[in-house]
Amino acid sequence: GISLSPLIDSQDEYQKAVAIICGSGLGMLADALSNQDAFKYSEIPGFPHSTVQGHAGRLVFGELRGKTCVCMQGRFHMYEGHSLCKTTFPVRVFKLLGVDTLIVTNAAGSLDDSLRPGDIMILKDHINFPGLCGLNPLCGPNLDRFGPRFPAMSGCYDAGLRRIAMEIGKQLGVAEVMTEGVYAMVGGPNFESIAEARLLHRLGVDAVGMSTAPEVVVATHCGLRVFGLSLITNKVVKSYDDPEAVDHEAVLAVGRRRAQTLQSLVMELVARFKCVVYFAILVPKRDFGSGF
Ligand SMILES: O=P(O)(O)O[C@@H]1C[C@H](O)[C@@H](CO)O1
Ligand SMILES: Nc1nc2[nH]cnc2c(=O)[nH]1
Repeated sequence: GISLSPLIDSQDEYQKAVAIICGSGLGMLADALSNQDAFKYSEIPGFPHSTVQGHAGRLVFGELRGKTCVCMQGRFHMYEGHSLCKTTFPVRVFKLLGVDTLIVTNAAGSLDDSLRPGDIMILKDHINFPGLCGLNPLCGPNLDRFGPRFPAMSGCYDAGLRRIAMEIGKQLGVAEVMTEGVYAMVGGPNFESIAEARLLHRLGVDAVGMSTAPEVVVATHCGLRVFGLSLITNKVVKSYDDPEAVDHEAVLAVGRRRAQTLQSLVMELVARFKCVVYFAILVPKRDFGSGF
């Protein structure tokens, strides 16, 4: 098999690749990749395991519109019991593989009444609630090889990619279900109480979920360009008179309903990336060398 170490030692000689992290029920984004080669997380030394329904637990390599792409079919969440270092470990692996752009996706509940299930929210910014309280994957000794001790987070969601995504939305005829907004990460795994929902709403949160922000923090720290989107899967209940209650199956069902649109959006976005192509990334064949 091919060892990954040549990629790590001389990544500048290789094509810059794109990484995609699929949110709950959004693993079908990997289906868009051609020339696929997939690895179960359980086969990859050092990788955590996926335990959540709707997260297949596979790392899929392939091509998307001629660009080299690696896709996480399933992410890791803090509430699964993983440390934040573990949940964000793949982001640093991507950096070492020569990835320069990270696309993060998630399923989220809306706090703003104008955002309905099935809508797509482009992340303009986030509130990292665990991070504000010191639960941050960058805590501990700084690894200078990846980035600075005190990274800026203003502008962590690339403005150019956000603009292009909205343009693509218009071309695909889905602009009316697309908007920009602020995502908040809470720890989970329970969904919000009504008082919590009201608090988040008053704080200016548009959509809430249980992931993404730590990945974006680590990606920004190591200089990756980031694009994020939330698929709005449910309304967060904000009234004591509302009998509705969200459940994970309903979250996954909205993902299935929007699969085609999300695939088209991500494919068109990647098609517009400016990548200098030297060589295709070497897809490792079940031998991860000693670097991992
Ligand atoms: O991985 P994401 O953030 O898309 O998953 C969301 C948050 C919970 O893991 C799950 C709740 O249904 O969906
Ligand atoms: N915290 C949270 N995460 C979600 N993921 C999908 N929907 C929701 C929600 O309503 N709240």
